[in-house]
Amino acid sequence: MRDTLLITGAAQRVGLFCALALQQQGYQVIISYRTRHAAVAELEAAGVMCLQADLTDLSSLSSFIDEVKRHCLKLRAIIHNASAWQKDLPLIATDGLTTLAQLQQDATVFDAMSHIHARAAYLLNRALLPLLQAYVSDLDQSQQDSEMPCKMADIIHLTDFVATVGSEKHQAYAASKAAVENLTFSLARQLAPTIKVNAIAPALLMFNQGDDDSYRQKALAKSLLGVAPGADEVLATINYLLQSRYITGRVLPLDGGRQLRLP
Ligand SMILES: NC(=O)C1=CN([C@@H]2O[C@H](COP(=O)(O)OP(=O)(O)OC[C@H]3O[C@@H](n4cnc5c(N)ncnc54)[C@H](OP(=O)(O)O)[C@@H]3O)[C@@H](O)[C@H]2O)C=CC1
Ligand SMILES: Nc1nc2c(c(=O)[nH]1)N=C([C@H](O)[C@@H](O)CO)CN2
Repeated sequence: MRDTLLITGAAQRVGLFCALALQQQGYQVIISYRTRHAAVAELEAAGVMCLQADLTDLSSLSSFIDEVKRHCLKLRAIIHNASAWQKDLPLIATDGLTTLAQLQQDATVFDAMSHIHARAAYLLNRALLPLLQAYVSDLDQSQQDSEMPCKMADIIHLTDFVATVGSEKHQAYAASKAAVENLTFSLARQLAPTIKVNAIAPALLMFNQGDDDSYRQKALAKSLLGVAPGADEVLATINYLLQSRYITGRVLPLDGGRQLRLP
């Protein structure tokens, strides 16, 4: 029987790469997708269970959780990958009163970032915790009889290098990722010793379509290693965390030495 992993937001880019690779490795992968990109058909053909959800809409999230529970009694891991990289709105220089409309517009950005990163993870972890606990308590006979180490489950949050240093143009995004890192610490304390809770904090991994050469050069120059490593780096780190029996409550940086790059 395959162990089941859940990866959110895996219909493109990092999540898609990891979902296909982990399915190929022998896991049964369940993913969430918001937009049915063409890659969803590829995932389904590979045997991945693909469930549609807007993780910031509570009704959609609730239906998604129920659908996961209908298809799966035990979860080996939850990987919170879904994300939106949204810029803050331009500051409006005015000596006049701040209008309600301005506040509402800024609040829309902040709510979007906190809902997809921090609230979705908080709610999914709480709702699906029984499935992680079912996995770790389901010892097969050999484990009951022998000194075999007990089963462990994992929660892995994708955060960001900027969660610790901030971002001038993505302040709401960075703050929401920092909240997820703090959630990592709380859950690691609550769920030890059988469920490990960690975060992966990349800096530049892969560019977006439309990133021009000037942007790409500037972004690459921010780290010591000067590369955009791609999704392989995240897959390797997920596998490292899944096989570990002694890492929890940690944020693993994947940043090419960016923290040492002097301005
Ligand atoms: N790419 C990079 O260089 C870096 C990435 N990271 C982090 O790594 C992870 C993967 O990055 P990347 O692959 O670029 O991510 P993407 O920007 O490609 O987003 C991943 C997925 O999240 C989904 N998503 C967004 N909002 C919602 C929502 N409301 N409900 C459900 N799903 C939603 C998107 O769905 P849809 O397709 O419908 O929009 C998208 O497919 C992210 O957490 C990111 O913050 C951190 C640092 C650098
Ligand atoms: N959800 C996303 N988060 C982030 C992305 C992205 O494309 N989607 N990209 C970055 C950048 O690569 C940044 O690290 C360097 O410009 C950050 N987060």
